[in-house]
Amino acid sequence: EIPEGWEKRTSRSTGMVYYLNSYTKESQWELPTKKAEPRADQSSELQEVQASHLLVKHEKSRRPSSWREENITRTKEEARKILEGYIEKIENGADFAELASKYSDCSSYKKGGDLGKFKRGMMQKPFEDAAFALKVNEMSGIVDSDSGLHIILRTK
Ligand SMILES: N=C(N)NCCC[C@H](NC(=O)[C@@H]1CCC/C1=C/[C@H](COP(=O)(O)O)NC=O)C(N)=O
Repeated sequence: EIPEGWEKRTSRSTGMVYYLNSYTKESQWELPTKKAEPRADQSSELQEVQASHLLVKHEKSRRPSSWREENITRTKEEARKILEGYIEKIENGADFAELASKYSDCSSYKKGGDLGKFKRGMMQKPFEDAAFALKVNEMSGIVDSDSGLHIILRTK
């Protein structure tokens, strides 16, 4: 029995089952042990957040090009592996802004990934939902938008 708020998914590339937190859009391999909670922040009272992101684009990105690479051809699964590597580095103490400034496929790399303050309705929905579900200084899991795969750090 899957706890409330989680969706059981099958990875298109590996066929492995994983679980998606329907609030934060984070995914995990292991069966969740407790129900997913919407965060208090997710209520309407949180009007605006500030966040940084590290974007890794792939061949199916809406604009498969960036300052780093004219023509991005990596697959979505390769992009996922790359991001998992950055998550590991950050969990081991690497600086989010420094990695974003080196590796993010978004023009916000110039500002360590900072996107400034934004309200609901400005960013693509999956990105917005994940950002508004984070606490300040909390980092998301891998978030999938039409731009590519992201990790998000909420800063305000
Ligand atoms: N307000 C700020 N700072 N800029 C406007 C953002 C517009 C917004 N952008 C996004 O949703 C993507 C995903 C999250 C960040 C973001 C950045 C994209 C990613 O790169 P691209 O797919 O465009 O090549 N680059 C810029 O827009 C949108 N509604 O399309």
